[in-house]
Amino acid sequence: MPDALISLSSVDKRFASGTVALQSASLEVRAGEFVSLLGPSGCGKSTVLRLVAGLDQPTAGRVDTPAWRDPGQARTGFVFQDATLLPWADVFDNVWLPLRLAGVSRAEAAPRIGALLASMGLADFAHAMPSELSGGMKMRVAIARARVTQPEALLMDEPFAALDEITRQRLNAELLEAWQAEPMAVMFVTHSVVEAVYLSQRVLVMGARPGRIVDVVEIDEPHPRPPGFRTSPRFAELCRRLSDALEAATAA
Ligand SMILES: Nc1ncnc2c1ncn2[C@@H]1O[C@H](COP(=O)(O)OP(=O)(O)OP(=O)(O)O)[C@@H](O)[C@H]1O
Repeated sequence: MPDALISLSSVDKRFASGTVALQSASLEVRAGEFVSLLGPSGCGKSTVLRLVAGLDQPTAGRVDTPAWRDPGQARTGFVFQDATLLPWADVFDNVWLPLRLAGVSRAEAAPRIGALLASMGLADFAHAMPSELSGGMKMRVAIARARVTQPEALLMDEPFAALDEITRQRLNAELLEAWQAEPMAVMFVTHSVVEAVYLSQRVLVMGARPGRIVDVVEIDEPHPRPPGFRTSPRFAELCRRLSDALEAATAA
């Protein structure tokens, strides 16, 4: 892939405990592409994201990502399953944090934060404290914080797994709107076949022991995806195809 933004080539990751989390894992993600990582528990999905984010080193192989190429720049945003907001800071200050760490003053950051909060339905909550927010609202704030630096790559590790189904579907749709408004590559870890099909352009299916990419399923439906997409026969067919790939990966 000549225009890959993110690439892992024959990457091994062995922890000090002796656990081999990844063996010969290779993948590429283009600029602006939406890719999900799907696989059984413990197959190394979070390890892949940590390597891409530059939070961990491979034992062997090559990792080439914005975080490795340009460690000083906030070119990568990260969202975890837990929103991990600062409990003593309001929504505005939580979203400001990455810019503040980059030396951007509150006044300089205000237009960007205001626009981001407005686009994510958070305009009236700028001065709310995290304890006053629902789980879905906290996750919106976490996503706004990850987007505030206009990252080239947004890494998301099961961000919606703890939310109720309706909130999860709403946040799926909002995430696609955000991705279309400000193009960035998204790597999205999920256990949900339905979520992976709804969101992605490609799904990388991982197998465990040792962790590696064993299949790639193209979700060749254009974005924006219409409201009826989730209930369409095409959606059901893609879910079936991805479920089969996941089953084969789990059995491998
Ligand atoms: N810091 C660490 N030290 C030792 N072993 C680790 C460490 N981090 C992860 N592992 C092990 O590496 C393997 C892959 O873990 P990882 O969290 O990447 O998998 P995962 O696919 O994200 O799992 P899940 O879907 O359950 O979140 C697992 O066996 C895990 O126990």
